[in-house]
Amino acid sequence: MRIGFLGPMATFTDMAVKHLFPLQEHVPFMTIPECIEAVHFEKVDYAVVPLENTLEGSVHLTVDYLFHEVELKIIAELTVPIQQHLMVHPDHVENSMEVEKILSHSHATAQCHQYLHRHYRGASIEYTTSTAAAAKYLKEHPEMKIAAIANELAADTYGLSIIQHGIQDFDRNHTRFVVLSRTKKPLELESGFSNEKTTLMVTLPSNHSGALHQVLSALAWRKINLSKIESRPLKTGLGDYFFILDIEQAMDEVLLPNAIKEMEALGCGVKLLGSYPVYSTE
Ligand SMILES: O=C(O)C(=O)C[C@]1(C(=O)O)C=C[C@@H](O)C=C1
Repeated sequence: MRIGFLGPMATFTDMAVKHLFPLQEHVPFMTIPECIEAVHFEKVDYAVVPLENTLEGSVHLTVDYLFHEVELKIIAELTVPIQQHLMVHPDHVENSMEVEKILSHSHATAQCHQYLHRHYRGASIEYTTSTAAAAKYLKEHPEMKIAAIANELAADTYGLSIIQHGIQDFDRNHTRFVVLSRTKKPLELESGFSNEKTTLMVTLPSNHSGALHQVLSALAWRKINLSKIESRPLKTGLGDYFFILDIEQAMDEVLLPNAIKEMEALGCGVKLLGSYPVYSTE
């Protein structure tokens, strides 16, 4: 079995893949859309991509691609604790305060905003496709006065020196990764899961006042719990949105199907993104 992931080697996504699929073949892709399309076009069986971070919220590229571009299912979630470190090429450890540029993924950079503001105000920030891509760039450019924000595995893999550990603004930092598949069969690991979730993407009928309230009511009176609701642009015009609903239970025989039928009867479009187990590395 082939598993695509946001590469190169030693991204946080790589760590997630190693945890979920220790024995399978791992295939790195440089961007999230490339990972997602690899499953869609059957180049890989599954893909693992980041979906949400405690400090930065949703990974919009993942959410939007799943809504607008492909018909894939989430078959598992893995929550991973995230520790960001500042690292330089070993030749630059002595003069690390002279760093002119800091490279990393936009989500990782945002997670360390306060640290960068306090200690590296003069340095410019450059975004890379992943944290490990930044680390790899440092290894390939020893002559440049640059630093990267990435994890410990990336420092080891690319021979870099960590000059400051744990620079994220808040300690309780986690990212949710999801496994995407063309079929809806949940991924069952021997380790067992902590709980289950169902994710829906809902569009509201136009000119229907109180439609969102009624969607929430369809869940509320059935005592179905939400762990998240978020809107994203439909990209059809200002004020047009779809909603992502994370529900704290697996698809059942009666309650959830009936809640979905009720939403559809209101004129809503409902896309079931998946009903899946939630795993954790902790
Ligand atoms: O760049 C990486 O290492 C990734 O796996 C991507 C990603 C993300 O998109 O949020 C994953 C976890 C961290 O929150 C930072 C970056």
